[in-house]
Amino acid sequence: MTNTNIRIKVPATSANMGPGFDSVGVALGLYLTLEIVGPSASWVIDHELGEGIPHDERNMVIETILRFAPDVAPHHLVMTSDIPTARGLGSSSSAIVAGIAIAEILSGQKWDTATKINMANELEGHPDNIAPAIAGGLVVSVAMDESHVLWTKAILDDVHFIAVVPHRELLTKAARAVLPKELSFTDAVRANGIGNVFVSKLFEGDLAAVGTLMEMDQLHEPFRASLVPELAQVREALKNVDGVYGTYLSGAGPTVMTLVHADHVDAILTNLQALDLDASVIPLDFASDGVIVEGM
Ligand SMILES: Nc1ncnc2c1ncn2[C@@H]1O[C@H](COP(=O)(O)OP(=O)(O)OP(=O)(O)O)[C@@H](O)[C@H]1O
Ligand SMILES: N[C@@H](CCO)C(=O)O
Repeated sequence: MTNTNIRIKVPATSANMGPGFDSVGVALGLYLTLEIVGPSASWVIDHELGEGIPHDERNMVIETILRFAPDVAPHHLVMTSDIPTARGLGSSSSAIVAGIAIAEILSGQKWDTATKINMANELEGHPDNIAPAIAGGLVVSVAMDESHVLWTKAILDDVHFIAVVPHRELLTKAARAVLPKELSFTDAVRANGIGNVFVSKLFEGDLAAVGTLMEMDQLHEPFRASLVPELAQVREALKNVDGVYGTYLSGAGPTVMTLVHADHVDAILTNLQALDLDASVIPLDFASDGVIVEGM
């Protein structure tokens, strides 16, 4: 069997960051890796990610390849991932972004970052995971229409993230089903103000203010709180702990994410482990780079 030695690495992403619902996301140092082994009689993807994830053309990675490069010949792929699925760490976006990267390689086309974000948004529907998975860093974005995303990237210095990842899945579809269809005008104005100042403070680097506003979301956390009791438990445990900026529901949950100062990671980890939740506690680096292709 041939092996092209081409590897695609896509970072995990944490979306929303509190009040940035469907708009703010950050790339983190945890990766989905795809290896292109070589041509094959039919599309096949080896992985040990669980029975629910197909090994053939029904796999999201291959579906994405065929959506954007329908004429490429079938290939054999190998997939490994440190990103847990359906936990609010952007696993589905990582699969889509890997598929676009492979489509680009196998079809010989060249797409710039903005084009790839537009393409991925067509499949994902909201850009807050796919934009940082492609561009890296922290990305603020909005879909102008299905295939046109406006976005801005920023780098955060001296920060770390700590994820409390419950040992259960929560599909985005289920977590979106509990959101209201409408919001009062007064509530929308308030949410808009909080979101605007949150983003401006992110870009200013005022992380104390970012942390405060991070815990004032009005758009999704109040409605999802009952699905993820760990959010309130982590907030309570980390109240007044040195080096903690703020805690939010990562993506659609159930992961609860805390933004911390890089110098205080160990002490905060100890606090979270003492909670003894049915969850993994994982420190994560801010990833300045998005999807990477190695071996070309
Ligand atoms: N590596 C993968 N290959 C193929 N399909 C995947 C892969 N990773 C995730 N998926 C699909 O995506 C689904 C999870 O997507 P979902 O949007 O519910 O959660 P998430 O992307 O992990 O979290 P969030 O969007 O809240 O950050 C899985 O159930 C599976 O169908
Ligand atoms: N912004 C999305 C992220 C998950 O795909 C949500 O919270 O539903």
